Amino acid sequence: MTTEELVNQIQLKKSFLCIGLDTDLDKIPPHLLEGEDPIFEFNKAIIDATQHLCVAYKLNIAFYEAYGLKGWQALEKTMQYLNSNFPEIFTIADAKRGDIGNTSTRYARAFFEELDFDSITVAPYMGRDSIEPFLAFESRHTILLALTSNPGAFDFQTKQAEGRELYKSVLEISQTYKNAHNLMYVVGATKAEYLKEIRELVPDSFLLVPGVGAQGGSLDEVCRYGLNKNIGLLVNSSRGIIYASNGVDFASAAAEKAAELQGQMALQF
Ligand SMILES: O=C(O)c1cc(=O)[nH]c(=O)n1[C@@H]1O[C@H](COP(=O)(O)O)[C@@H](O)[C@H]1O
Repeated sequence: MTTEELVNQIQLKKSFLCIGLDTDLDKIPPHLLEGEDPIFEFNKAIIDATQHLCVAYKLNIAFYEAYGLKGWQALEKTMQYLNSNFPEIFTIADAKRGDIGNTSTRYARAFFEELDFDSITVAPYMGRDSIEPFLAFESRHTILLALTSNPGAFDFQTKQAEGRELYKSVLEISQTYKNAHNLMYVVGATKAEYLKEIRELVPDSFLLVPGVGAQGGSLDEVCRYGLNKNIGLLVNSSRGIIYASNGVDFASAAAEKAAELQGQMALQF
């Protein structure tokens, strides 16, 4: 999907909500466990109930890999369901990959070609040659971890290196990479106060902002500093939406939570 198509969807739906499908068999409604493929059935029900309220789904790959072959099959099935029924929705493989060049190319092929995701999260630590193989795929997006939502973000990301914080080097240096127009960045909602400075460095880039809901980030604060002229944000909530109930009403309860966030987002248009 092109950035322009994503921007159009955001305007059309008055939403920049991303729903995280972090599907955990210990948390989904017990009645689903009796079926053939509980992970896919859960995802399908959540997607059907919420797709009109969001512009993106983020599938955290760890939650699928944890179940081995069955998990991977449920991941594939979810992607096929999304791409055949809702091709206008942006998909994110939250895989946090990155390796030397030829290995990154294989990761890129796995997630962009084989699974047909629109984007992937990538760790920037290994530098240019680990990122450019992902950027070579046009109309696909590489979402670099810049300033993450977790407490450990302060171990390295905010430390001074060559006179500036490391996350600022990530933002500035990555903009010099080949095909940098295919870059987006992760900034945690719990770090909303940093967004003003981040916007000065990357005014036009899309930011994926996880951490609203279960991690306590505030949508209002994210909007105050993070919005740009195209909106420029994908705000993710996973547990706060998909586990709103673990009864038979789980999908409608998730839709209610998603509608709350979308309602707040609509005020920004
Ligand atoms: O890359 C991510 O998506 C990510 C980056 C980050 O800084 N913090 C963060 O929480 N995430 C992911 O975003 C999701 C947050 O989930 P909830 O806290 O349940 O809304 C999880 O899939 C995390 O792995």
